Amino acid sequence: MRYGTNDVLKGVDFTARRGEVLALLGPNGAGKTTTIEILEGFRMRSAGEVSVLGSDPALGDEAWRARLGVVLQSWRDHAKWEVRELLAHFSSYYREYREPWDTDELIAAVGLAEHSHKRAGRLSGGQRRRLDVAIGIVGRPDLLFLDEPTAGFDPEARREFHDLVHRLSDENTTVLLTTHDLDEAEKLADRILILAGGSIIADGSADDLSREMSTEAEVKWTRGGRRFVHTTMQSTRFVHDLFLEYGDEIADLEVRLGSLEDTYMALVRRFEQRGLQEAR
Ligand SMILES: Nc1ncnc2c1ncn2[C@@H]1O[C@H](COP(=O)(O)OP(=O)(O)OP(=O)(O)O)[C@@H](O)[C@H]1O
Repeated sequence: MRYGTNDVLKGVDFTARRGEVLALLGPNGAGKTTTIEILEGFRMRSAGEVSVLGSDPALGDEAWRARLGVVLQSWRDHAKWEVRELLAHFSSYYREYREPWDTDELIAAVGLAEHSHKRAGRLSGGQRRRLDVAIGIVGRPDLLFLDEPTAGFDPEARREFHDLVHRLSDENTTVLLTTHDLDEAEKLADRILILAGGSIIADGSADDLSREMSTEAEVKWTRGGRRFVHTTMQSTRFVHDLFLEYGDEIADLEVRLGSLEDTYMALVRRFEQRGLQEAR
């Protein structure tokens, strides 16, 4: 994808499977929003091939669009509408194409039951975000795009939102989300895509990527009432040797692979170092 003379996307190649939750991660300016806007049909690409739900997004018609759900970074419009009225109105758009959510069920699912008669402009930031999510899923989309979905959510709202995404994915909705919250990506995503310098530099589950980057694992255990912690690149061998030596004396064993944040930082740093070497 080129803006003027600037190639911002040049190696973006991936396929999402039905019902999969994908997290698109990457530094500021990496091209995440541009990628998502091309997939949504909001931005025309300058080159390359794209197919979303069997159609080229540049040619998608109303019936195709009704199968997508979109939650943009921040919406502030419709301030004068009441929550329930607004969602009932949006749901009426979809009826021609598919069976939308029941409005009250949707309001309950996003945790807005107590605010259903409030005007959108009177909601707090987090409540407004819940409404954005409700608007995005009202038509029971086959494919849902979520751009920084939980920005402004309190921990409880975040947890409820995560449950909702799992529920949607169980019902076979495919979800593509962007987030800078790596803990959220690790909890939600079946697959992580990392975009840097306009290309996908990593594609796999959080565990796959962690193994690929061989980040250190942390092994914790107790023996004779004492707590031990050891970091190692070879956790399986370490645990094997530990049991050979101490057997049943080992209790409370925990092995924690490197977090997605560790892996992400290692991958992005490796990518930046290669860029520097090539520039020399
Ligand atoms: N309309 C535009 N015209 C020209 N350049 C643009 C335009 N929109 C984005 N860009 C450039 O394209 C690159 C990718 O931007 P994009 O918004 O897709 O990144 P992003 O990964 O979503 O970033 P962030 O994490 O900061 O939201 C950036 O270098 C940006 O400056």
